[in-house]
Amino acid sequence: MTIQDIKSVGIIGAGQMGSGIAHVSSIAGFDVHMVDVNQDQLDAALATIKKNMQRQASKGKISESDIATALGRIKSSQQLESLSDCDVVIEAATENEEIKKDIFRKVCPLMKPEAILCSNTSSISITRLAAVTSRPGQFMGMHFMNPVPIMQLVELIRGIATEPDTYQAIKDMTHKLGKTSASSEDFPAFIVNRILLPMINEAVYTLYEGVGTVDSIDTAMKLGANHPMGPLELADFIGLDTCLAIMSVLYDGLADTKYRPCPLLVKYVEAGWVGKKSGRGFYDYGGETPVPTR
Ligand SMILES: CC(=O)CC(=O)SCCNC(=O)CCNC(=O)[C@H](O)C(C)(C)COP(=O)(O)OP(=O)(O)OC[C@H]1O[C@@H](n2cnc3c(N)ncnc32)[C@H](O)[C@@H]1OP(=O)(O)O
Ligand SMILES: NC(=O)C1=CN([C@@H]2O[C@H](COP(=O)(O)OP(=O)(O)OC[C@H]3O[C@@H](n4cnc5c(N)ncnc54)[C@H](OP(=O)(O)O)[C@@H]3O)[C@@H](O)[C@H]2O)C=CC1
Repeated sequence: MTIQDIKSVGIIGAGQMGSGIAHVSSIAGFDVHMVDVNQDQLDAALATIKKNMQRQASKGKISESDIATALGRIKSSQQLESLSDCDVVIEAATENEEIKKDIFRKVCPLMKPEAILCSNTSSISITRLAAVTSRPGQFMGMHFMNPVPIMQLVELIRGIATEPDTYQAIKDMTHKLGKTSASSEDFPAFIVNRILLPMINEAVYTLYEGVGTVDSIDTAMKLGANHPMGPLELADFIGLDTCLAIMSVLYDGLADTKYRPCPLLVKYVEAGWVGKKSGRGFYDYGGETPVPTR
């Protein structure tokens, strides 16, 4: 498979990342087949994609006719069978190893033999995920950043068995999407999250130990370190469930106490307060503007 052969892209999981990947893939001219277990999530994803495309149109980055053409390329379904003609399938379901492995076991027999399978996992071993597929040579990590339409980077991760042609095709596809790639070896949480998530976890410890409030921690890092979002705002944006899953992969995979997930992060996830997508995390998103909860 080369970039010339890639016409149709399948996406599994229509959450914030799946919808963003569908957005940029359709704008770049690929046919998109989006699958989720939840029909409401598929409907919400299409609405989000439309809203974000209109946002780009209002800035003059794309035209109204580009939107109509791109939206016309996106099909959605609850059936993995709809991915049978895709040249590349990108899995962007919940950050849970068993959910991902179950998806791969089910989708592999349905895919064309030559098709490439990628995971957008934030942290989980690509080699371990590849081992449950029927195509470890045609499997790799394609890690987009959130929000996908505006973040420039895609981390590319080869598993131990990933073939050079697979890596080259996905690198070329990344560039066709208008993104820049950076290559990471297959270690827990790769590059971006190996560095970013311990900082976010430390911000939660800073809150937990009473060093600062939500507002003072975020203001300190925005104005003191020039971060576009404070670490707690960013944690809510990523999803506290995803943050905890990544910290747990780092903690288990590197066996170092410096990666211990903060108990307050665990408590928020256990409460179902997983951030912006659930309406509450370190901020409450019920009103006009987010309100700090501590
Ligand atoms: C967890 C993982 O595995 C890996 C990860 O992804 S880690 C998370 C990585 N992401 C980050 O760190 C994001 C940090 N935050 C930021 O960079 C900024 O806050 C932000 C770009 C998200 C928003 O910036 P902002 O200045 O507060 O908002 P705003 O002015 O509304 O938006 C900036 C631009 O992005 C666009 N934009 C924002 N969100 C968008 C979206 N979802 N879709 C499309 N465009 C979007 C806006 O239209 C605007 O465009 P222009 O520059 O053309 O005006
Ligand atoms: N959030 C972020 O900033 C980033 C996340 N990622 C990674 O992207 C992936 C998705 O994250 P994100 O979009 O934030 O998560 P979301 O929670 O927003 O979306 C995940 C979606 O996957 C669906 N899903 C769960 N199980 C299945 C299944 N078996 N088949 C199909 N769909 C399924 C969920 O449905 P339901 O809600 O019904 O369970 C949900 O709609 C994760 O691996 C994450 O680590 C990568 C980069 C950045």
